[in-house]
Amino acid sequence: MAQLQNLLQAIPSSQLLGPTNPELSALTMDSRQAGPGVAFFAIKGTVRDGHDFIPQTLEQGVSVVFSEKEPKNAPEGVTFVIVPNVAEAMGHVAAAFYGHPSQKMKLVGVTGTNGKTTCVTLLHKLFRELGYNAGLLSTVQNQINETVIPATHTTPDAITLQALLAQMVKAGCTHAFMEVSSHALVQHRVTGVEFAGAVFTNISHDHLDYHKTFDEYIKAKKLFFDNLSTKAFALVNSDDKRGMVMLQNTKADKKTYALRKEADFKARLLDNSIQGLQLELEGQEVWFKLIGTFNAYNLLAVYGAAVLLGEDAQEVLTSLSSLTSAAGRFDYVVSPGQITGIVDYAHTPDALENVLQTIQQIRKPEQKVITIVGCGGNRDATKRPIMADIAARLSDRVILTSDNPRDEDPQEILNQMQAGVKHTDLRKALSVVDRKEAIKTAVMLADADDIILVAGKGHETYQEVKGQRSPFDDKQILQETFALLQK
Ligand SMILES: CC(=O)N[C@H]1[C@@H](OP(=O)(O)OP(=O)(O)OC[C@H]2O[C@@H](n3ccc(=O)[nH]c3=O)[C@H](O)[C@@H]2O)O[C@H](CO)[C@@H](O)[C@@H]1O[C@H](C)C(=O)N[C@@H](C)C(=O)N[C@H](CCC(=O)O)C(=O)O
Ligand SMILES: Nc1ncnc2c1ncn2[C@@H]1O[C@H](COP(=O)(O)OP(=O)(O)OP(=O)(O)O)[C@@H](O)[C@H]1O
Ligand SMILES: N[C@H](CCC[C@H](N)C(=O)O)C(=O)O
Ligand SMILES: [Mg+2]
Repeated sequence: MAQLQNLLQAIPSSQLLGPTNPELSALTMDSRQAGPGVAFFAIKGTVRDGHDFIPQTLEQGVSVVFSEKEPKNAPEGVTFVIVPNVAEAMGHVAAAFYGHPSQKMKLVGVTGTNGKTTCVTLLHKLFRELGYNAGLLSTVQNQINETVIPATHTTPDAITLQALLAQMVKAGCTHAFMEVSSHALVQHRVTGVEFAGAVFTNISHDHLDYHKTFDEYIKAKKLFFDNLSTKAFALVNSDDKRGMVMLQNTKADKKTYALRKEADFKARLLDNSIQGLQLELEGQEVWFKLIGTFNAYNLLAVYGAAVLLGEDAQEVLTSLSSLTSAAGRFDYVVSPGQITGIVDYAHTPDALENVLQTIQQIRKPEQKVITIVGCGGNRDATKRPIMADIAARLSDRVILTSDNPRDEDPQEILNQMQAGVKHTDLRKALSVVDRKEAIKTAVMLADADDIILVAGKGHETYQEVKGQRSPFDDKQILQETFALLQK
């Protein structure tokens, strides 16, 4: 329960109509949840506008409406709070409603095109190993210590987020680690959240369907650093072209990590094989179980963040060296005939290129690489031809297939991908719309010792077609198909 006036203190400007201080028991941005004792936030979406649902909330007896427009005829007994930006106001109000949980623990946010899930998952595992109660908010799942709470978004909306953080505080968490997506930054999902630290991994082509231009996408990421407090740290990958841009206007303590450039946290790559990575870090040679150069960056980011949070460097290195990656990130299965199947969430050109480069580095010359890849529907279409080209260029065979087609025609997505395959690579490429058949085809084409990469869906356990999600698990299908080889 909270009184409206106590919640409004954090909002810079607002105009109030109706009762001045009603008692509130809940907040919502969904008209269907609105009723007595509830405040409804009318959010402008990309498809629908929450303002259109205000009449419905009034009929349901809502107590408070946050709106960007003055109502034409507001019923008596309902408070209207008029603000310039409802999403922004919702961030502040949600933080106050849940008692500012982020101020009661050390919360680190990770942003960047790739590596967010890997970094926050490693940070969470690390701090659990170090003996702390810790929370996690990630694409794969949310966690309070070892209790799993399913995730619907990479970064939840402000109300869900603050409620989860409050639950973490209640469970005694001293630390929490969360992914901060660019959508979340633009939509004010993290407004009102106080971060102890922020990490920038990298930026490359993705989500241009939403942000329209690369500049807008960079600006969205930079917002995160611009809003940090002087008490926080801002840790960026200075090998990335945009790393230093993120630090331009921040008040936080500026820190860098890098493999190539000089940096506050610097490592040298000594070995990169199917067994893992060997890095020289702090003058020591350390082995890690994660595979691929990109994971050297993730490990370095995690190491830097842990040290900046005040942990002992030696203890951090010892614990980190025993950790394994997040589900669906370079996950693998080996068939009876020694075919290696790798399941990876690479769903951007950059991630796909990284994973395939890594496979190229660690494979033996006689091993063929067969890649299965698709691109999601209702998402950035410009990445489709680029990803098909990368897959064909860096594999011996490629099977283009469906990812989550969502509302689009799967064949049309495949045609757009196919158009990116270079003339010289055409003989390597097949299109098979049905993802299960595509995986089977790859297994049929593989000889002993070959490597099959199934890219794009990683940990996902469903396939979404026209609003319907059916069970689908790349790793499980790979295992089942491998099992057929024995019969
Ligand atoms: C493109 C995008 O960001 N969409 C998000 C956006 O949806 P939208 O703008 O279309 O919202 P809408 O459905 O039109 O509704 C507008 C408002 O009306 C309300 N409404 C709607 C219907 C109704 O009957 N009553 C009602 O009150 C809705 O609750 C909402 O507040 O606002 C919604 C509420 O916050 C989000 O759930 C929705 O995420 C959709 C599901 C989504 O898929 N988002 C993805 C792209 C996303 O956010 N991804 C990032 C990670 C990306 C990455 O880095 O890989 C993430 O953080 O998860
Ligand atoms: N530091 C990195 N640089 C480039 N590629 C990476 C990096 N870390 C992971 N990847 C690749 O990107 C894929 C996605 O990694 P991860 O899930 O950690 O990223 P994410 O930023 O959380 O992605 P999403 O935006 O989908 O939540 C991995 O499967 C791997 O192929
Ligand atoms: N968080 C990303 C994940 C994409 C994963 C891919 N499998 C797809 O469905 O396009 C998104 O929603 O855009
Ligand atoms: Mg993620």
